Order: sequence, then C-alpha cells, then structure tokens
Amino acid sequence: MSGISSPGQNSTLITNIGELMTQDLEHRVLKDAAIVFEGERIAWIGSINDAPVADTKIDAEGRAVLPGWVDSHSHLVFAGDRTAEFEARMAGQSYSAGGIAVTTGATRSVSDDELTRLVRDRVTEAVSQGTTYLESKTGYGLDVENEARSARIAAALVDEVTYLGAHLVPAGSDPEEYTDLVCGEMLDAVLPHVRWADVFCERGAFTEEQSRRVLTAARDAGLGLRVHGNQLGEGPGVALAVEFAAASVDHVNYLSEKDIDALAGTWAGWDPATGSGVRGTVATCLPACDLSTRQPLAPGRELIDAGVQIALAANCNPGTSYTSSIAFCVTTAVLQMHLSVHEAVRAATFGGALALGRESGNDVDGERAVGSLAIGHRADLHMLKAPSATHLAYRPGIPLTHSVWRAGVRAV
Ligand SMILES: N=CN[C@@H](CCC(=O)O)C(=O)O
Ligand SMILES: [Zn+2]
Repeated sequence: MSGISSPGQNSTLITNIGELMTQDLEHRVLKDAAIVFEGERIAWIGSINDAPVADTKIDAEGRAVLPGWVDSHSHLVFAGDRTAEFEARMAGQSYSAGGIAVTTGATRSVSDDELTRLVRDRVTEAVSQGTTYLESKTGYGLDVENEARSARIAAALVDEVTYLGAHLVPAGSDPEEYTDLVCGEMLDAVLPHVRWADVFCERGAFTEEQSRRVLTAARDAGLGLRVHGNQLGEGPGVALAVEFAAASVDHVNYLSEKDIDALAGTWAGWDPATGSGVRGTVATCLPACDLSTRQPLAPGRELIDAGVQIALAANCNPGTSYTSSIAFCVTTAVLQMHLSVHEAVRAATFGGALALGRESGNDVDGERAVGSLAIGHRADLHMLKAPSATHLAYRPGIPLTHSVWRAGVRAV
C-alpha cells in the first residue's frame, strides 16, 4: 500500500470508521471506511482495506464521522442575557422585535476586551459541539461606532461576518433617517470587516420599502445578501430575498404556496448532481428559535419536497435562541420537522455551506469547500460517540461529540 504524504504536510489517517457520512454531491455514506487528510486538505476517502499509510493513524473504533457543522446563522456579538423575557414568553407572552434594544444597551456598555472574550467563549462552545465553520451577524450595536466595533470583533473570531445594522430602529430614531444611516455611513464603517448584509424585514423591524433600500445599498457596495423574513407572519421577506437573489432567507416560518414556489424557482438553474450552475436562495430553518419563541416550526419538509435547498442553523442569540447546539437542531428537524437523518445532517453541513457560498472549491480554487467530505475539501471533521448519525435523533439530548478537526487541526 502506498503512502500519501506531500513534503512539509503531515498526513493523518482515521480508520475503522463505522459510518462515514460524506454529504458530498453523490450523498455517499460509507460503512467500514477510512479518511486521510494532509494539512488542511482531505486527501483520500475509501474502504478500510484500501487505506494508504499516513504519518499518524487514529482508530475511530467504529464511530461515525461527519463533516463538521456549518452554522450559517448566528448573532454572537452581544453582552447580557434576557432570562426575564424568556420566562415571560414561556408564561404566554409573545415574542416581539423590541427585546433587541435590551441587548443593544448591554452590548454598548461593555469594553472591547469584554465583548471579544464573550464572542470567543461562544465560538469555543460551538466548536466543542462539532461546529467547524461559523457565521455571525452584527446587529446589537445599532450606531456607527458600535456596529463597526461588532463587525471588527466578529471578523477576528468567526469565518463569515454579516452586517445587520437593519436589525431594529433604535428608540428615539426616525425610521427613515435610521435607514439612511444603515445604507450610508454605517455601511461604510463596517465594510472592511464584512462579506454579507442582512435585514430584519418584519413588523416591528423594517418595512418592505426600507428593506429594499438596505438590500440595494448593500448590493451596490458589493456585499452578498440575506434576509430575516417571514418569522412572525406571512410577509414580503421571501419575495424580497428572491427579487434580490439573496444567498438565503432565514426563519421562513410562515410561507405561502407562492413563497415556496418562488424559492423553488431560484434553484432551477443549479444542478444538485454536479453543484454547477447558479445557486438559488437557501431557506434557512432555525428550529431552536422556533421552539423558544413558540412559533410553528419552519416547513422544512415541504421546502425540500418542492426542490428548495435548505440549511439548518442555531441562530444563537440572547433573545430567541440562546443555544449554539446544531445537534439539537438536527434532532428537532428529524423528530418534529420530518426530515430524514441524512437530510437534517445535510442541511446543517452542505446546506449551511451553500447559504455561505462555500460548498464548492478544491485544490485548484482559492478556497476549499466546507460542509462535505471529498478530496480537496477542507478537513473539517466531526466524530461522534456513536456508530451512526442516526444516534443524533435516536438519543436526543445526549452530547455525542467525540472529537473535532477544523481545517485538519484537532480542536476537540
Ligand atoms: N429575528 C431577528 N433577530 C434575531 C433575534 C434578535 C433578538 O431578539 O435579540 C433572530 O434571528 O431571531
Ligand atoms: Zn437571526
């Protein structure tokens, strides 16, 4: 058997894998498998019996290995918590966007060092549960200085940063003037740190027209787009996301047939077998948020059946979803949203990568793909304390992360 080492790159063989769920374009699930990575790059995948020699050998002892979770929607840059609001909600009060102001006050009051420590701890918490690629939004600064600070701190600690100055109109501000600020000076201030922009298009937050202005300005500034839409009722969020060819529309709790058809239409030019063509708008479902706000779970099953690519994300934030557990989201998606285990894991890996435009890329591209295991992709691996991914749903609530590699580096 041949070795598989390039000069200067240590190779690692993980062998005796009970189930290797690749989430690649062929949807391969290999039994009795092995995988080799060199540095940050996956170099080989196959059967135990054909495994090449490597510098380091790890025995998985029959455990399952999946791609690391790709969490494409979180709000990690905040201080304080909202326990009282949560308790009131559990006692019957409904969620409203107004709670964002409480977190904005707490966030503005802490030092840069403290805010950095808080974000770093949240990233560590996510990685310890199998997340290997992570997005965070701004959105609790809501003035030029604090949005720029949030973007700068996030950029140092997470993989993708989304500008969400359009999260809430701060108390005392005129909505139109605040929208001008979001589209002008605030956008300019965050631009060096962010790749995406988002708008909370919902009653109590931003109107359709204000959202359209934000999306236009962000697009003109060269940012990729996403929309928080259709969370608290049917509304214009999905249609706007489709109109602007946004990379994702997130929440999607209340969808009309027209919304689902429109989202499905965006995927007509993308070939799932080859990953080629034009990506559509990913529908990002946030089940932990739906449960914590007592909203109907997003119709993930219907979306998949209609041909929409979906993502599952934790939406970690202090108001609606104070968790970074993607495993919890996968469990809920299987038990309550009627996804198969494979579909749920796919939505939380490949689907998240699609929402972030990071699902493709190999040796010849600038960036390696994340969210699936294939040669040339980034070695982001999640080994479970279980023989198959099915245990994520079969053993709800049990912490099943055994070990994690991020870009080939052991993180857990
Ligand atoms: N929906 C908008 N933003 C957050 C919640 C923000 C908050 O309440 O603090 C979300 O995604 O659920
Ligand atoms: Zn959110």
